[in-house]
Amino acid sequence: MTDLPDLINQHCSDIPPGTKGLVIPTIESYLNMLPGWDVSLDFSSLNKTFKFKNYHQTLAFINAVAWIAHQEDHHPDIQFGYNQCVITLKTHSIKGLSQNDVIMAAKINALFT
Ligand SMILES: C[C@H](O)[C@H](O)[C@H]1CNC2=NC(N)=NC(=O)C2=N1
Repeated sequence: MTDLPDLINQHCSDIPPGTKGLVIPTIESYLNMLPGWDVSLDFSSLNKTFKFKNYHQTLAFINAVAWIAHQEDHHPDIQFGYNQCVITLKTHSIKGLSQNDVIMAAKINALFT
């Protein structure tokens, strides 16, 4: 566990298959620091819906997320429409949640501060 400023400054790292994912109490503690993010019922992904005024703002946000994903080499699923976007974070190599997912959620939330 770490606090929010530390989380924002951490970087994603390689998570080899077989690595233990985050345990449920750790996920829940992190969610308290990450407004708007929910965990899926099977605790395998983090999800947040973002609302915007128009398509331009939605795409600007998606580009910012894509930039972070490229820098961190950790890539969320992104679904979007005219004025909203759903981000889904999961670590493919372990089919579940790792520290990388909470780091990404913190960095994405920090786009709005
Ligand atoms: C080789 C490369 O670092 C890996 O394939 C990365 C790329 N981006 C990734 N993104 C996500 N969401 N999960 C991963 O396990 C993952 N692995």
